[in-house]
Amino acid sequence: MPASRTRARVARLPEVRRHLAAGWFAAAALAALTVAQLDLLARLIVAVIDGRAVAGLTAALAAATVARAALAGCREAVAGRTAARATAALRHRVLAAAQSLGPQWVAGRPTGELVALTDRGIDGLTPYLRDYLPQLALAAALPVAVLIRLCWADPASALVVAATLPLIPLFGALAGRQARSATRRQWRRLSVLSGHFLDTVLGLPTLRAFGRAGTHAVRLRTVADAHRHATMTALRVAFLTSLVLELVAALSLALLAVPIGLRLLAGDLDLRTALVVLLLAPEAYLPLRALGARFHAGAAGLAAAEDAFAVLDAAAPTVAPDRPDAGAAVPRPRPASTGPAGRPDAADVPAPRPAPTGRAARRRRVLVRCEDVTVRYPGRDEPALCGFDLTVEAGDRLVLTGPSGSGKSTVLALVLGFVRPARGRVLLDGLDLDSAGRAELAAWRARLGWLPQRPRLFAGTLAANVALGAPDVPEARIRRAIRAAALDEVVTGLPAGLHTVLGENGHGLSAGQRQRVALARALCRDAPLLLLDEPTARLDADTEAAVLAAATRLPADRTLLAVAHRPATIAAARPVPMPPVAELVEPRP
Ligand SMILES: Nc1ncnc2c1ncn2[C@@H]1O[C@H](COP(=O)(O)OP(=O)(O)OP(=O)(O)O)[C@@H](O)[C@H]1O
Repeated sequence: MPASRTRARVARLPEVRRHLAAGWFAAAALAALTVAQLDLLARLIVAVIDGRAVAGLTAALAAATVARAALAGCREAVAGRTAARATAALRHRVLAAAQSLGPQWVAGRPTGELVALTDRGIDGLTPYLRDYLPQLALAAALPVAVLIRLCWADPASALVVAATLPLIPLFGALAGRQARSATRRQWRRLSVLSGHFLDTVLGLPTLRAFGRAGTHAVRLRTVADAHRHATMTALRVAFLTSLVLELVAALSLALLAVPIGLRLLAGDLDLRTALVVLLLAPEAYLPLRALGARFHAGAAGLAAAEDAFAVLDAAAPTVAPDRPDAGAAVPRPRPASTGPAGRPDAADVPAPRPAPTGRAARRRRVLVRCEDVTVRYPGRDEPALCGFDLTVEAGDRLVLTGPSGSGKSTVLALVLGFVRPARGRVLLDGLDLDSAGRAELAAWRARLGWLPQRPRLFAGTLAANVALGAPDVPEARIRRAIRAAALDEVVTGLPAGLHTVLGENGHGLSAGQRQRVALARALCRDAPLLLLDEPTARLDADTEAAVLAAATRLPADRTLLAVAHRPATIAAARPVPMPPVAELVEPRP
């Protein structure tokens, strides 16, 4: 994305746009006050030298100084608040976009990159919004105000300023190109370093067990060195740019001051005009020089903003399905006859259809239908699923079986709306996944309970982990889910029972216990459709039997779609064999 487009998109952020006009107005007022203040100062000096009364001029100068300082202070405070709001909102939007793109997309990105982006990356936008943008307005307004005043006081000096002033943005733009690529490189290196660091910390037990911690530390040092090198290059470019801009400004001022002195000595210029020119001219160069310095402070934030917008763009197709999906799987073009063209608003989200009654109830409701579905993951030649058909009716107890890699988890990802079919059709209680908008998918997911293959627990109490962010879930329901997940004995043995605080990712529990906490979480949702990916994979035979017994006691209106390899689990439901991996080759047209 070109830098100008990134800047335009940052300026269009609602939190920034709202204050942009006020910022320009404040800059214009500040420019007028600066000119008035220095003009008054020149007049005051001349009046003191001439021995005239200065009370009125002193009061006016004091008033202009106070007004300028107050306005500058307010402008800074507003810019700071705008920057804080805009970065918080952008971070929120990026996280929401990542959430809507789903775990497949997040898992497909380098570890730590999203963390670096939403943490330090977006924070880097603060100097751009708080310092650079207000300075840009001042750099446009103040030189114009100074030039107007100089034209009136001494046209010859105004001409020198007008001729030398453009040199600063010109040199700034030339150096800016270098600076941009240097800061972009620095940001890339930081992302890679964050990813490597997180990966190393998470994998430390494995690395130590294999005696490879030292090798990994060397790799980490190499990546850190690359980041240090990129940072030093960016700083060098910033320093040189400032030096060049300072030199240009100093030479321009010398070009202006020397003739002023000579004309003053020759008696061609009065003292007041000379003072006005000498006091005002530096003010024309100053904001442009400061702009150059602040450009560097904000450039890193702009590089991160580019990545943030890329995430938002990738999420856009899940909202507007008529655009190609940059996320998990490639959607097929929607035929003209299917689905609404537009994205439904939250208000348009269809309420869950009422359960059919009487004869209709006997024809069981189809919750999920996959028709000739093919799924492809980006960067993979072979499809993960090919020509797959499945019908799940309300009350069904199905278990997907098949060899590793045959696409069982992909079927669950389809039902969750995390991936979209490249070919074929997926109907989720009548909702065509291909044309489903974000709000419709959220409404559908609210009816699902999901146990992923590698569940994630959070730091907090066991009860909070089971209820997962819903503080109003009654404790009785949590206890019921814990019993159904065969976890009640474990809970009794914990120091504070249900309210025992767990560490990050369930630290303090065994792998099988974590699995059961996640199963209890899925069961606690009271969702009509349960998706369980290998619910008994890490359990001993007795615990597996207890979990399966609980599954068979599920109310008849709850539907179960599970994935399993273990014979006992497969035997507890109706098996749906997946096509063998060797058959996952699309027929040639
Ligand atoms: N995010 C992804 N990106 C690329 N390829 C993927 C991704 N997820 C799965 N695959 C590939 O898709 C195919 C099906 O994977 P899937 O996880 O659905 O299989 P599975 O039957 O659930 O396997 P297992 O029983 O081992 O869990 C595999 O070849 C896998 O390598």
